[in-house]
Amino acid sequence: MTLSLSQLIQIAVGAGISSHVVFKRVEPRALPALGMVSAIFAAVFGYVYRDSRRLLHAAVVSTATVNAYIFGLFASIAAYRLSPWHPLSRYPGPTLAKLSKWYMSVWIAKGNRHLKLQELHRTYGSWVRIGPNELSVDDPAAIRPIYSQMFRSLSYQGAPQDADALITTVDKNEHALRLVAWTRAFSAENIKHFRTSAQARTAQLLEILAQKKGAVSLSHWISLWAIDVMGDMAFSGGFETMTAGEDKEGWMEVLHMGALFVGVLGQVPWMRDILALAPAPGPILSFQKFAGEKVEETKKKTGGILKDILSIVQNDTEGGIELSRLQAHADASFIVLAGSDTVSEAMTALMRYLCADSEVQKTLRSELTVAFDGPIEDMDPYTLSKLPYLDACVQEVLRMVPPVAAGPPRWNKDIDTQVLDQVIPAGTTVACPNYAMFRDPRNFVDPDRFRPERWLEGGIGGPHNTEAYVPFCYGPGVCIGKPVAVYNMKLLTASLVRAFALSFPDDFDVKRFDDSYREHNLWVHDELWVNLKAL
Ligand code: HEM
Repeated sequence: MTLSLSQLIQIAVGAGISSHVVFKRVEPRALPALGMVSAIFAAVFGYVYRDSRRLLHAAVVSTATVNAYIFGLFASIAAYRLSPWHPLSRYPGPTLAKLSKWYMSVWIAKGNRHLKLQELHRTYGSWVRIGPNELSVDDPAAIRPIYSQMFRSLSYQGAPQDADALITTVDKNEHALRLVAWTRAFSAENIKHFRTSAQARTAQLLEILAQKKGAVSLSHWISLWAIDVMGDMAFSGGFETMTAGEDKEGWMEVLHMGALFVGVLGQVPWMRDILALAPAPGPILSFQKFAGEKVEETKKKTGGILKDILSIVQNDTEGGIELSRLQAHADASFIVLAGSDTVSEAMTALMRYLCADSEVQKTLRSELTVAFDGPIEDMDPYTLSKLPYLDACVQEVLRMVPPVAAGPPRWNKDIDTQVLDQVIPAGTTVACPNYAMFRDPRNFVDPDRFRPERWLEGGIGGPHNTEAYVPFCYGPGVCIGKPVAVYNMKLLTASLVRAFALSFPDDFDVKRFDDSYREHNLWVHDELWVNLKAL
């Protein structure tokens, strides 16, 4: 008996619906899906051709059957995702977000995810379904239970890469083993050693800026400073971008492309398989290769083991694991990512607020003048760490412009997770959106204004919920570079404010600058132009 076209199509739709069982709780991976479709095509083609001996006819019938299969599969997936049987059905959210992760990818690509999340929480409440299997939670009380119990989601592996870096390791046990060496790298003694490179680089930046006439792009120079500082800490002197006056090797550009890639593709992991087949599989891989070359080049120059983060992580295997060469290269690229753009973005934003508010700048300068009377390069770290107004400025800028704005996504793989009065079903990705929580008037009074005083004793009156404030994350995966980041920010801020009066040039449009901010996992914006008057 030969099946008719309509019978074949009915069977294909049925098969599509049945194979949805496989794709029920996971985004389909591209290669297995492609393999299945090709197999169906080949089987139908063979079957039809055997009877008809007509190539074109066999091709048309097989194509129609494959389309019917895909239609059945997608219709079934869509119906399930919107149905009351889906484990996340009780959570509200936009219909398109429930249907596909592409919904969020579009906002990430546009650079407005932080604002979209803010809007979604205002509309739907604290628990919002932002993907088929994904929740955003802006309840401060949920942060600790979520981040202590769940670990990184598969989105960290969104782009093709040679090996996992610490931050893209989604296996909690492997991460814990790798962290042993990283924790040693950030011991109090090593942090003291890292400070010397930040101090030397800050002195270099001040010297360069003192020679500039007219307005300078402070964002540009801060970004170069941050790369050079991280180069010293990570590879014992991998970069000289300040001397060159530019990031000649294009680290920042590759880094930003990489972050955008992971941001968008991490939402739809099956795209990664397709990209991996491309001749140029994307910026993360280039970035890792780039970092690898830098590591080998620096090793040759310096003769190997030095007291830098990478050497310690690579060579200290006591209690941890020995890294492969590719893993070390991945970690190298990650150190630059973790440590340079975050600090430079926070610093640029802080300078923007200091330029805009001469009173804040004056108060900060007075505090520094009382604390230090010696040369700028001699500010001792202990005194620097104890200055309340400087600390308040740093905390406030990390609230206003958190470098990790969306909140790091976490996943509970195959176990349900109790969070407050909710049980998050296994296989769910959850994130607490930093930007939305830090700018929520229920957490911080007058949330859209830069008011460092809110962090001082007595505050400014009104909500000040520090439980909602986690710019460095929480739990396994928390930022271990926090002491370095905070010290570097305080050192540069104090140095710039003691050396210069900062103001906007007359033709600088602050609103335009603010409006230019886009968030693609990292912040992107126009340059910050500033007049520096030597004091
Ligand atoms: C203001 C600056 C910084 C902010 C706001 C920040 C924030 C964060 C956040 C939110 C995470 C968690 C990321 C995730 O799970 O997706 C993280 C991880 C990490 N950060 Fe930072 N960071 C900053 C600077 C630095 C610096 C300067 C370093 C290195 C010197 C550093 C090293 C790390 C490392 C190694 C991790 C991964 C920890 C792990 O996987 O266990 N960070 N950071």
